[in-house]
Amino acid sequence: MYIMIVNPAAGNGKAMNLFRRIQKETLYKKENCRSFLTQEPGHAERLALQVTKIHHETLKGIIVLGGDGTLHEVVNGIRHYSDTPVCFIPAGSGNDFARGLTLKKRGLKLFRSYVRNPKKKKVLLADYILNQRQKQGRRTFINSIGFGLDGLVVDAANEQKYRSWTRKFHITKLTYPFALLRSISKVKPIHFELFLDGKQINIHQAMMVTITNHSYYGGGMKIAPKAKINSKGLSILVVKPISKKKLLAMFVSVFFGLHTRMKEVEEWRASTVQISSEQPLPFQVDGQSGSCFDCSIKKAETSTTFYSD
Ligand SMILES: Nc1ncnc2c1ncn2[C@@H]1O[C@H](COP(=O)(O)OP(=O)(O)OP(=O)(O)O)[C@@H](O)[C@H]1O
Repeated sequence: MYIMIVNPAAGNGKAMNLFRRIQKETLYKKENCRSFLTQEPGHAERLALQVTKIHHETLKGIIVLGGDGTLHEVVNGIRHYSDTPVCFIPAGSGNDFARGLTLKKRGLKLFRSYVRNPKKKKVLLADYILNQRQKQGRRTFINSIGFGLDGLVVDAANEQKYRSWTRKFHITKLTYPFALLRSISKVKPIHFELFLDGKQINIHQAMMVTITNHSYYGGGMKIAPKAKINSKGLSILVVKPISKKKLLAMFVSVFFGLHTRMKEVEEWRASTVQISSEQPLPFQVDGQSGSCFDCSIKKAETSTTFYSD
């Protein structure tokens, strides 16, 4: 049996349209697929936890039909059943994880390929704990966690008014680059202490610090060109204080992965990262924004199983 978790809001209705087509497939009926539609943020996580608890033994996989936000929730919902395979059908606006996982097919073709010819890939994601002193729990991210400008951009991109505007003009693919343009005027360097694998890094100010599991970010930007999803380490990208003009130029070159040639950009590799600050740090994790004082990040020790095509 497959359980399908569908976010009807993902990709401005793209996920829902695809779900209607998948439901008509003979394979869908033959494989005894059962579906659940999410009703609000956080629902995919609760659903994933419930269905794995109940059907853990007989479940061939959880099919996630939505964007990276929905996948983030599902992966966190099944944390304690990490051998449950996840079959991700990207139908969001960014779809960076599908790029990172190097999925070639999309939509119905991907559904058919998962069910007819299941191939599995084990991936080490990363865990993070925000604000350790407040004892917030450990969570997992699929794409990236970033501090500074990164957090401001996602915050701007998620504003309801702005989302409706990008939908109206059919430019949802440009959500992140436009939000970046809006945020650049407000950005100031953040001040922090940074430890990689326990060793303090001698950089205390930056425009942004981003930690990623794979190369892609913000709807296809190649933020960490050398990062590979099957690697045992994390990529850490630090953009040191830089003029707004240069920052803009940097984000044009990000699409080609050429920004790492700039002297203000440093790329590191490590398995653990600790960042802290005396000021609130704006952050984003897999496209959700917030603010924190410290964060501890660690490459996961147990892998998550994904279907691949
Ligand atoms: N019924 C719903 N109505 C509104 N929002 C929902 C609903 N169900 C889930 N959500 C929320 O929608 C948010 C966005 O979903 P998701 O990230 O999957 O799509 P997206 O934003 O279009 O894609 P991407 O993250 O790839 O850009 C998620 O954080 C999720 O919590």
